[in-house]
Parts: sequence; C-alpha cells; structure tokens
Amino acid sequence: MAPHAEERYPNGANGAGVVSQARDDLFVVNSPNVVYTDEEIRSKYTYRTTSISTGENGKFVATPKETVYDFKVDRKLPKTGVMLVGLGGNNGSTVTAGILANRRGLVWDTREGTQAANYYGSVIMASTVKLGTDAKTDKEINIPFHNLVPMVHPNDLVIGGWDLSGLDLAAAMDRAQVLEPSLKSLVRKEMATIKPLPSIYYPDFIAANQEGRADNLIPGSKACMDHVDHIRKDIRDFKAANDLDKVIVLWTANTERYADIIEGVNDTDENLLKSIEAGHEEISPSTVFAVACILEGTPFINGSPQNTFVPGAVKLAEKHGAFIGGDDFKSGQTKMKSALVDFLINAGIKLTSIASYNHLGNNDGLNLNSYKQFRSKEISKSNVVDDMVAANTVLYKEGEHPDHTVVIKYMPAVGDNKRALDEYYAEIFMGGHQTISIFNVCEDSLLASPLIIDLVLVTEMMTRVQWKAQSEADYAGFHSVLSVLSYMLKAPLTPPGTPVVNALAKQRAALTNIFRACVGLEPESDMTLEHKLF
Ligand SMILES: NC(=O)c1ccc[n+]([C@@H]2O[C@H](COP(=O)([O-])OP(=O)(O)OC[C@H]3O[C@@H](n4cnc5c(N)ncnc54)[C@H](O)[C@@H]3O)[C@@H](O)[C@H]2O)c1
Ligand SMILES: O=P([O-])([O-])O[C@@H]1[C@@H](O)[C@H](O)[C@@H](O)[C@H](O)[C@@H]1O
Repeated sequence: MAPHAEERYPNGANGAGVVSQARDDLFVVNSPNVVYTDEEIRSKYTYRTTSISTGENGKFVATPKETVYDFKVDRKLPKTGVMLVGLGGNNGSTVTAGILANRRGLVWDTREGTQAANYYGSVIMASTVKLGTDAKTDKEINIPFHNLVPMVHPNDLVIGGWDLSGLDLAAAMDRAQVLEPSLKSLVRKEMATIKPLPSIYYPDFIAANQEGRADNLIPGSKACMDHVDHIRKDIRDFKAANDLDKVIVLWTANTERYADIIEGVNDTDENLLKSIEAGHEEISPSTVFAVACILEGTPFINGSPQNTFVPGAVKLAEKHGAFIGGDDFKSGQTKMKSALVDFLINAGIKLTSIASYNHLGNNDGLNLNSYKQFRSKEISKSNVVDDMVAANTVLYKEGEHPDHTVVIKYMPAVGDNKRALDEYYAEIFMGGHQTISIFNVCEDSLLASPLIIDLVLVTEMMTRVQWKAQSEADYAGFHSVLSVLSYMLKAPLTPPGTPVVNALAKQRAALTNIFRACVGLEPESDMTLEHKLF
C-alpha cells in the first residue's frame, strides 16, 4: 500500500524559488530610535555594560558604561543557497530530505501513526523568544524566534554541495539509515536528482577506513591553488545555475586530524596562500575549502572539530571581511553538558568529575575510530566546561578543574543512534556528594540537521546586519569570526583574543539579545520588576 502521503504544498510551494512563509511583519517596534523603510530597519541602540577597575586597597570599582550604536538590517530576503561539504553523509542527506519534506508539508506513516514534517531541534524555527509583556495584562508575549528579525525560511533554501562519495542523495539517504522508509519513498525521486560535486581528498587527514567511499574526486591529493580555484568556480556555477543572491558553505564532512600550526606555513594569510600554491602537505581539505570561500566572499562554517581555521585562515578572513564560524555542531551529549555544568556550578555545587562515554555506529563513528580523528573530537568535547569553571573562584582555585574524560567507541549495531552515558560527580554541603548519571540516546543526524539549518539562517542574517558607533560615519559588518553562532557549536570560534563562552544559556541570550538590538529592543533581563515591585 502506498504510504500515506499528504502534500500540503504539491510540487514544492516554492519550486520557482519564490520566497515562502518568511515574515517580518509579526510586530513593529514603536520607538523614536527605530525607523522602518521598505528596504531597511534602522535602530539606535544604547549598549550598557559595567566597567571594572581596581581602586584603593584592591577594591573593585564598578562604573556603568553606555555606548550608542546605530544598527541597520536589510529587510530584503535573498534567494539563498547552501552548499554542504559532505552532502552525501548522514547529516547532509538527512538535512536535505528534511527540508524537502517541510517544503512540501509531507505527512507519512510510522509505527506510532502519521508524522508531519517539522523543524524540531532548530532554535530558530522551533523555539520562541519573549518580545515583551502585554500592555494591559502584563502577561508575557512570546514570538517564534524566526520572526524576531527578517530571516530566510529554510523551506526556501536551495541545497547542493560536494562529497567524496558519488552516490546521489537517494542512495546516500539509504546508506545513512536515518529516515523512515515511508518518508524516504516520498522524497526519493527529488533526492535522486541531487548528486554531490566531486571533492578534494587528502588521505592523511581522515581515517584510512574512509578510502572506500572516495570515488568522486577532483584530481590531486594535496593542497594546490587549482583546488581553491575549482571550489570557487563550483560556488559561482551553483549560484548562477540557481539564480541565487547568496550562498553559504558549511562543512559537514568527516572530522579531520588537527593540522600542525607551523610558522611560515599557515601562521599568516600570506604564508597560507604560499603554502597552498607550493602544495604543502599540512594544509587540510577543510582549510582549502575555507580559503576558497573567503576569497569568493562566501561565508564558511565548520561543523566538525578539526582546526580548519588555522591562524592564516582567520587573518585571511579578516583581511577580506569574509564570515567564518565553527567548530563542531553541539548536538547531544555536549549540548546537555553545557547546560548541566552551567546549572551545577552556578548553583554553587562543586563539580569534581565528569565521565563522558559514548558509542555510535555510523560512518562518523567509523572515522572517529581512528585515533587522530578521535583526538580532534576529544578536544572539542572536553573544553566546553572551561569558562564556567574559571568563572567560579569560590569553588575552584586558580588552575583547578574537574576531572574530565571523553570516550568514543564505534559500535556498528547502533548506527546513527548514538548512546551517550555520562556521570557527573560533585561535592555539596558539608562534605556530601551528588552523583548524576545520564543515559542519553541521541539520534545524531536528526539532532545535527536542525543545527545546520540554524547555522545557515543565522549566518545569512548576519550578512544583512551592519553597525556603527554613533560617532562614526560608515557602517560595517560584524567581525569576520561569527562567535554569535556559539549556541550551535561545541568549540566556538571567537575573534582572536576574545573570551569563549560555552554556557548554553549565555549563548542563547547573546543570540537573542543581539537580534533584539538589531531592531532597537533592550536585552531581555527576566527581572520582571513589574511583578516584584507591586
Ligand atoms: N550529531 C552529529 O551528527 C554531529 C555532531 C557534531 C559534529 N558532527 C560532525 O559532522 C560531520 C558529519 O557527520 P556525519 O554523521 O554526517 O558523518 P558522515 O561520515 O555520515 O558524513 C561525512 C561525509 O563527508 C564526506 N567527506 C569526507 N571528506 C570529504 C571532503 N574532503 N570533501 C567532501 N566530502 C567529504 C564523506 O564521504 C561523507 O559522506 C562529522 O565530522 C561529525 O563529527 C556530527
Ligand atoms: O554533540 P555531541 O553529542 O556531544 O558529540 C557527538 C559525539 O558524541 C559523537 O561521538 C560524534 O560522533 C558526533 O559527531 C558528535 O560530535
């Protein structure tokens, strides 16, 4: 019997690439500091911080500080393409099928009954933010995050990309073993038309067990400018063929080993370009993709843990004013950790040991079965507690840190359904202890795919935001390193010399409040004085 198939938008409502469902008319800000035109939202925003200095006998002196910024947001929603490196992988094929299913409003049969397409797990598409309180009732008014600023709708994204494996996305979807057969049957025809572009393969950077997939290659086994130029042309061709206004490139390919940072090779932008021209073997495929995107003016986001953004790549992005972001999607075990550790330490509970074990049986797990690739992941999964520990000098002395172990094992039988087992051990009042044990089955690709969407939507949004200090004449974009993406990432890349924030609640607040500032709204403080003073 043909699976139950209801298409609310037959033949893809936006088959012609017409922007659908994206809105920015849910609310208007009524303020002398905010001006709306057809093209832009312009706002004057007073950024309030507290500047700390050390006074007499070492006492802190806290001085409130105000800086007035002008923001402007381009309201015109561009026709946007996303090119995934690793398009044929579990995440790549799953996020593509998910967007197709949402675009067509698909409903399919499962053992538990019918299931409709959704964007659950996307902070932008499936969470809400507090806009304010009702003028009459004082009740909270919450709106979909997606409507806070004018954002592209994922249903309107045009998807393409590269993969070492030449399988079309229907076959890749089958290989991934993530989606229900009834859903796959509804998207199979369209998925079969999507074939990854050939990519660059430098065997030394990923596990040898990946060689069997590598049948869709651009010639050459080490970095060269021909590879950079080839990738740049792929981006231009994709943009032209789909009549796009903008393209975002996102790495969801295999985890690579770390590249050595070598003076004279990848420490500066000039040296990095020279090293690529010279075919230096320490330049990774992901760094070649990053360089190609930076030179093409295309944002590049790294969803894996390797150090793609060697110092030379960051400097090149800054020089070209190109956006980069990363590293490593924060999808399951680490996302939970960045919330739980924040809660424990900020509750004054002294976390003394974290044991994080997980096993998984997908190709990502197979690649991570090789030590050098595991080491990249171990680093990104381990550093996530550093800022929260360092901030609490009551519980932890200088340099003191909870024991923290990360174990990853490859167990083919469980496929994409990663098992994460964690034990959190803490000291509590008067010599007591608290032990928290978690068993967390994460369907890895179904958790990562919404993050890919969020990373693309927020990155695209940031390309339409400009700011200037009141005293300055010209507007500029945000810094090239998009630390605003940190909520979706395990090891947030930040502008050189700036702090890394891993606490999940702080990351979400930063994202929310930066978007609120873009439309002239104050940060949400949750003080609710209106309910406390009266
Ligand atoms: N929950 C998650 O799934 C999750 C969370 C965090 C990070 N990640 C990271 O995301 C990445 C993808 O995860 P996945 O489960 O989709 O893995 P996967 O192995 O199923 O897919 C990776 C794909 O990348 C391709 N590939 C490898 N090197 C390439 C290159 N140089 N150019 C083009 N394609 C290349 C492979 O052929 C494969 O199809 C991994 O690095 C993983 O560590 C995943
Ligand atoms: O995001 P998270 O669940 O903490 O981390 C996951 C790891 O537990 C898993 O081993 C790895 O294969 C995934 O790529 C992902 O990085």
